[in-house]
Amino acid sequence: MYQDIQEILISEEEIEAKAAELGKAIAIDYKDLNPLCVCVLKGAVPFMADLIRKCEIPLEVDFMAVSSYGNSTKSSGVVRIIKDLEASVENRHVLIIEDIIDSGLTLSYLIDLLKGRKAASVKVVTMLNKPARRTVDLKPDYCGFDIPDAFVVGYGLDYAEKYRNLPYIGVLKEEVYCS
Ligand SMILES: O=P(O)(O)OC[C@H]1O[C@H](OP(=O)(O)OP(=O)(O)O)[C@H](O)[C@@H]1O
Ligand code: HPA
Ligand SMILES: [Mg+2]
Repeated sequence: MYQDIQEILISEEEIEAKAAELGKAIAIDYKDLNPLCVCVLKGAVPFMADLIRKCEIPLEVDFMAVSSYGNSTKSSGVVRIIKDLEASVENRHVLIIEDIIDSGLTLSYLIDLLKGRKAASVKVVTMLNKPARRTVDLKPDYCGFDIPDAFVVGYGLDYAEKYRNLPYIGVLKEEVYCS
């Protein structure tokens, strides 16, 4: 697993500090709003777990599973819902938790869906943002790191379901997916 990583982009320590910083900022903005935090499975699981423990206000958590990458490093362009929310979002302040915004297709689909279900507000927190690959106009409300145009893995991010358990975020060697 480790030998497939070309370079570590963001260390475990940097991730930990950033999750704490974002959690504290969200706690200030969402004080008294009892936000519904929507974790986008599977990639956002480690980030959600770190973030909510640094966000010391009443909040609720729910999960949605969507997929558009499959076993590829490029989006299929089609966002599939694999698991829907259990909670109703009507009149709730929804905070979508993502690991990465790349093309932006997943999030623009989710934001439209949740607004259509009459959420009071819909905002986004992402650990990573890859603006160079954007195909839709979308900016996160809270963002950990802007990253260059490279396929990254670790801290929840996968290639063909592997590498999600790396504690850091690293660039995957091209030879791993170009062979
Ligand atoms: O901005 P986009 O180009 O839409 O890419 C971002 C999305 O892609 C990844 O999910 P993926 O579909 O790979 O599912 P996974 O979280 O289960 O890996 C990632 O976790 C984001 O949800
Ligand atoms: O760079 C990435 N790595 C892993 N999964 C992803 N999904 C969108 N972009 C990426
Ligand atoms: Mg994936």
